[in-house]
Amino acid sequence: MEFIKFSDVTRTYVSGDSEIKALDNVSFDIQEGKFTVILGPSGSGKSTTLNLLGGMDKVSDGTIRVGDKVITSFNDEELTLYRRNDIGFVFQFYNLIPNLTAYENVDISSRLSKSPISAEKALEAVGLMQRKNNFPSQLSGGELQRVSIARALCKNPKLMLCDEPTGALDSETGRKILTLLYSMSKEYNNTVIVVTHNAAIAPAADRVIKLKDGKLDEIIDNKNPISMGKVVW
Ligand SMILES: Nc1ncnc2c1ncn2[C@@H]1O[C@H](COP(=O)(O)OP(=O)(O)OP(=O)(O)O)[C@@H](O)[C@H]1O
Repeated sequence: MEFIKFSDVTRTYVSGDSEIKALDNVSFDIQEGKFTVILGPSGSGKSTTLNLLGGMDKVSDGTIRVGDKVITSFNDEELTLYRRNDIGFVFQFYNLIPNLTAYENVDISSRLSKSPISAEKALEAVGLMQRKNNFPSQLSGGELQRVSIARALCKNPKLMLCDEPTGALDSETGRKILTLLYSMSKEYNNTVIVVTHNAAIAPAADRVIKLKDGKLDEIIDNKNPISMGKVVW
């Protein structure tokens, strides 16, 4: 069975007299443990899709099921618990707390969640145990993103949502981060969703969901995705 079912989802924003359909009747599904890319140009509805999946925004119409949870029927309190326990978030600009060490940034997240893995284990998984006592200002962009992936991973989430995770990185570091996220989806059976406008990543994903002007444009399944290390951009 599919892990995510996004059914006939519309999200309309009202600003002044005008209405913007950020998503217009979009449906797709995603299997468990798959690495999926949501691809599209600026304004196509990618972040809106991710925000809805992460319980940070609510649909105007349609339903979203994640695992056995129909999150579109959740109240605010249920959504808070869902965000806290079920989802690992990775953002373009890391959002680490500057006066906490790498270890403390991860540990604080693991303390908030219901069935965490230890901060040590998560930092080990991203290859950063030797930098655990460094503060964010002492780490490179790639290392900061590794810490933020460890912070997401320590929650032991079934779903990892990544918004332009390589957007602030050079291509070599970006490839390493994508390789890490891809291998995590296989090792931990996490479903990983990466939002990007970078089409070069698409051949390395298991599934690509293309959006255009708020509508579903195309779904591509790669039977044999290329290795993330081979992505060129
Ligand atoms: N809170 C909001 N209020 C009003 N309009 C919004 C809001 N959020 C998004 N939109 C509009 O909805 C459309 C889709 O936005 P969205 O951020 O999902 O696109 P995107 O594909 O992620 O773009 P980008 O790659 O530039 O981040 C855009 O026209 C945007 O201006």
